[in-house]
Amino acid sequence: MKIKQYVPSTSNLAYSVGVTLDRFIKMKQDDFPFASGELSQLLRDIALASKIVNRETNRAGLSNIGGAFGNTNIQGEEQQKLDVIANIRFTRALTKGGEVCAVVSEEDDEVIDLQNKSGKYVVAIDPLDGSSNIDVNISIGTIFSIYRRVTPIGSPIQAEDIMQPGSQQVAAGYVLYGSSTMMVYTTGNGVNGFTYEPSLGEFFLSHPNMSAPDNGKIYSINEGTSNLFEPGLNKYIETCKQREYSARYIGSLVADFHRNLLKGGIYIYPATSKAPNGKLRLLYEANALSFIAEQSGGKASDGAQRILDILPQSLHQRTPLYIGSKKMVEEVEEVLRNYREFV
Ligand SMILES: O=P(O)(O)OC[C@H]1O[C@](O)(COP(=O)(O)O)[C@@H](O)[C@@H]1O
Ligand SMILES: [Mg+2]
Ligand SMILES: [Mg+2]
Repeated sequence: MKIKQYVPSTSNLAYSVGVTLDRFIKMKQDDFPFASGELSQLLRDIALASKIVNRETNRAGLSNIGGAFGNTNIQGEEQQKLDVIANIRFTRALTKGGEVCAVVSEEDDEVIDLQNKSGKYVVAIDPLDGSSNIDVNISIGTIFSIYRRVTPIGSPIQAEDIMQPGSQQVAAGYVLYGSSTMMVYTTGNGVNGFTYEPSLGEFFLSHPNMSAPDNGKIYSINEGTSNLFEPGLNKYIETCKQREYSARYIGSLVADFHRNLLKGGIYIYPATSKAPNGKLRLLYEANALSFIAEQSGGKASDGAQRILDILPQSLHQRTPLYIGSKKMVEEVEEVLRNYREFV
């Protein structure tokens, strides 16, 4: 019997499909010989739920799951049917593996205790971000943060397990249901992006070691309420216009953030005189993206302080958000500081 050693083919008739998300997670876990594999499983659970939500999203126009659900959530916002569906899908996925003890969701008024005695992780999630864009077929997303609980495993969940500053996240990520579907995540050791291959049903590593440009020429803000902005912010926007930067605003935080992460830019959802804490939620929107921003070399601030240093006071707490390329966030912080000093 003749035996031939395997040599990987370089033929362009059959390109290698690359590294799957599952394999990548496993490779990263192997860097930590004492890792239990629970965080890896949790990330896989989230990826699986996102594939289901992706399927629902793709056929939303056909399956009568578009439009309003007929309810408002704790923030007084009208829930869309897909908000509710995505919330069920993700929460269900998080109960399955037994790694998660509690979930904070945009769509639930209270913390959900999953009754998993051995669960050591807490997840905060925006199951569907940008949901007002569903019915008009524009990119939407999912945002998640993962924390390790601080009280002993098996004991009742306490406020300190939930109200942790973003700097305590052990992992965070987002899924973008866009022209292609992507999952981007960090475990505190850089940021990697995976693109979904629908015919194979797998995410493949497509954006290894993502790095945010230090500076950029895109500013993303809903300027419709600029008469309610503080003077310093209007001054900064004026500067962007004088420099002929591009204004880009999708109205889905995940999509706006993702574009700026790749191309360089700043996303701003500011405080206004009517909404002094802005609109976006600290626990399940700002923290995850701020962790990713910092891990990719960018910056995230509420206009004066680092988002990840904010100690949450309530579950659905809002925060102003200035996030993206480091130099742009630093510049707007300085302009705001200078103007605030004179008020
Ligand atoms: O319409 P506005 O006020 O510009 O707000 C847009 C922002 O609101 C959000 O849609 C809020 O997210 P949800 O859809 O999860 O409530 C962000 O995605 C987006 O950046
Ligand atoms: Mg959102
Ligand atoms: Mg949402």
